[in-house]
Amino acid sequence: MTALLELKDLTRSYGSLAAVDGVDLKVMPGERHALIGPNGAGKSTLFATVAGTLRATGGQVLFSGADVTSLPESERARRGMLRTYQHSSLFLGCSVLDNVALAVQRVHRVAHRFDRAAWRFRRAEAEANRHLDSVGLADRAGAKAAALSHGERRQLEVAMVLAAQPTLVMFDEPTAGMSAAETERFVELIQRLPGNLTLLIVEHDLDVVFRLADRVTVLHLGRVLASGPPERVQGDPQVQQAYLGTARTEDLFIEAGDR
Ligand SMILES: Nc1ncnc2c1ncn2[C@@H]1O[C@H](COP(=O)(O)OP(=O)(O)OP(=O)(O)O)[C@@H](O)[C@H]1O
Repeated sequence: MTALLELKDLTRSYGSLAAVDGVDLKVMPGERHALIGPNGAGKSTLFATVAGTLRATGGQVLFSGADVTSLPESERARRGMLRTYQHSSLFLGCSVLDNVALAVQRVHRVAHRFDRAAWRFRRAEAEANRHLDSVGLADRAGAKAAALSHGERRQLEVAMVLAAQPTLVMFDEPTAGMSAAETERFVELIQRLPGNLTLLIVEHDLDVVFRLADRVTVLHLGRVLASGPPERVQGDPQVQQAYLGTARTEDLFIEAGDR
């Protein structure tokens, strides 16, 4: 099977520092792939380079077999590579429904350019309601986005990403700043997403990682230290060594291991 996302010798340097240093990685269709590593390992830089927010300084990003390395983020998104942001990108003054309907219309403007506006709007609303339902926000459709809690805003962002009809969704620390209850709701939401959707998740909460991911890649000093099923990665002595002395050692080897 062809990988949906393949990174070949991907590098992103800042001057003499290679924040991402020759990364090879394959993400297969439908995979839930988590990217972890100690602080400064290069996770955010790798994520942004894959999404097209940052340009690679070497190597390649292949999506569905096509080289997208030199394409801007907007063109990668048009091809089905969608990312979320740590900072909210909502229209806070608009209703929850309108936020999603606008995201739906962005796709339809291209696909159905010649439809009548009123018909297009009704169709966008119907689709938006379906996406809100799938992220558990159907009963908040009429509320202003500004009135949503932090966790609900992240749910709304997922609905907006789904509206763009992605094949790959890249989550940037999705549960950062969430309460335990919000995190739980969010994990359940991700687990309910269609199985054919491929996910790449950068996440600090290792409990979330080990619940969601079927493959985990550990970065250290810009390089891939280990990559494989969660239980194998957890037991890797090199990974243990890399985390040693960081605040997250316990998370990785006690909490996650106890489940
Ligand atoms: N704009 C920049 N200019 C120079 N160096 C940078 C820049 N952004 C990141 N770096 C450096 O690149 C390395 C990787 O940083 P990055 O933020 O990608 O790591 P990370 O794994 O996401 O860390 P964290 O878990 O703390 O968010 C670090 O040494 C960092 O200091």
